[in-house]
Amino acid sequence: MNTIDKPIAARKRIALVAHDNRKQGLIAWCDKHRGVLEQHQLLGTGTTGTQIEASTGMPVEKLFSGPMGGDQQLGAKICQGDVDILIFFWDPFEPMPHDPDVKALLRIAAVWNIPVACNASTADMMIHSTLMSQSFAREVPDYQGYLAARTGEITV
Ligand SMILES: O=C(CO)COP(=O)(O)O
Repeated sequence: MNTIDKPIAARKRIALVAHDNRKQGLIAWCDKHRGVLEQHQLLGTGTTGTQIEASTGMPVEKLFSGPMGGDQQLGAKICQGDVDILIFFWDPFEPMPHDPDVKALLRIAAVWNIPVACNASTADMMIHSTLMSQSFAREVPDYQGYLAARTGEITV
């Protein structure tokens, strides 16, 4: 797969998601890092976003709840370039009815090369990165090239 450069802007769109057993952990993490998070734009799946907003007072754009399609909505936004960072405290101890959606979300985040944190220590390292406050280069799949090659518009 060929890639192109697509920078992530200084003001980032940060997706926040947690399974039920990890929600308190994510809320505590958001509270701890409120000073940085307030400088960015937050979105999240339905229940997670609602609880973070209620608990911290920070505005969070709320998608559908995960089991009702929220993970898939988030995946679509990542494909469209509308999400820059994913912080997803998924539960390693409980199977979920929507496990295929969870896997799909993590896969699409890998495809589009966005930073992903699945636990507090990774999220801590991410939030303390100097790149949080500046634009940085990121390689993404060359979708137009991929499509053109598949539809026979270019020969390789
Ligand atoms: O299930 C989720 C992620 O897979 C999160 O959904 P809620 O934020 O609605 O609980």
